Amino acid sequence: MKEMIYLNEVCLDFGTSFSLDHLTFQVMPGEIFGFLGPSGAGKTTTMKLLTKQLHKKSGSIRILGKDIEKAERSDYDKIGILTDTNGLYERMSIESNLKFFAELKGIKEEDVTDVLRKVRLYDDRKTILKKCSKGMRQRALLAAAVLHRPELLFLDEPTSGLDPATIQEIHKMLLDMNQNGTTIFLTTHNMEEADKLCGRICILNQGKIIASGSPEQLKLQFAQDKIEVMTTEKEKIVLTKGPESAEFIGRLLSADKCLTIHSIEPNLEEIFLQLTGREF
Ligand SMILES: Nc1ncnc2c1ncn2[C@@H]1O[C@H](COP(=O)(O)OP(=O)(O)OP(=O)(O)O)[C@@H](O)[C@H]1O
Repeated sequence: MKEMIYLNEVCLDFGTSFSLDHLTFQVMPGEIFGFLGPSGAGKTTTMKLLTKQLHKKSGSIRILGKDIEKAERSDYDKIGILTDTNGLYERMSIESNLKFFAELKGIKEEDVTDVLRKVRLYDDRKTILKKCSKGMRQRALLAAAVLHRPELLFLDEPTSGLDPATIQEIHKMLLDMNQNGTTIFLTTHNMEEADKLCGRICILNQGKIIASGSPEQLKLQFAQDKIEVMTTEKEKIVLTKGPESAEFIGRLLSADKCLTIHSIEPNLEEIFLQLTGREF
């Protein structure tokens, strides 16, 4: 199976103190891949490399199985990009904006109706863009990014600054699109979002990948040596793994006084803190 995205030892610098440092990772078809990191880590820069808005200094990049240098317009027609700078026209309605895009790309009008329903903007389709709420605008941008049914979708901070209900809605849409075969490359600051959506993630810090794997793998890798026991009297007891704790739990169990036992797993934010000593 060909990789949708392949980077090997990719470097880039701007002649400043920031550089992308030997990035290596792959995204396989059907994945939702999370590219996480704090502000300034290099997430957008990497996405710009992948969408040919910037050029690498060294290393190799393949996109949809093709060397990026050889990727043509027809390859990029299979890709959708959502950034905060997508050019929609403020004075046009959501629907007119999408119809305009559709005409440019030779897409049927029915597909505009389809996508408006998919992003739940059909009833608001006549709203002028400048009158849209932030959440509506983001859904309109998402509609424009997926109108041509891309195989690979790049999302740069798709839910940044949105309210929790809209975030939930967008998450559901992304999961639906992914179930229908779209591979998603997602950059986010939001650890909870990555945990919920992504099968695999990379954590980037100062231009370097500092951890990668599935959220579950990372949580296990950074799991603490602790177990939390809740007694039938609703008392929470935190124990360190070992024979003494096993004995203690054994006694609770035989006395029928143990309600729950959980291993304490870090969340992705805590993993980042452990790795860098910095808050995300
Ligand atoms: N064209 C450029 N010229 C010089 N420096 C740049 C350029 N583009 C980005 N940078 C710098 O590269 C670093 C990484 O920026 P980038 O936008 O990729 O980070 P990010 O992880 O996407 O951050 P955020 O989450 O805030 O969007 C920053 O220090 C930024 O100032």
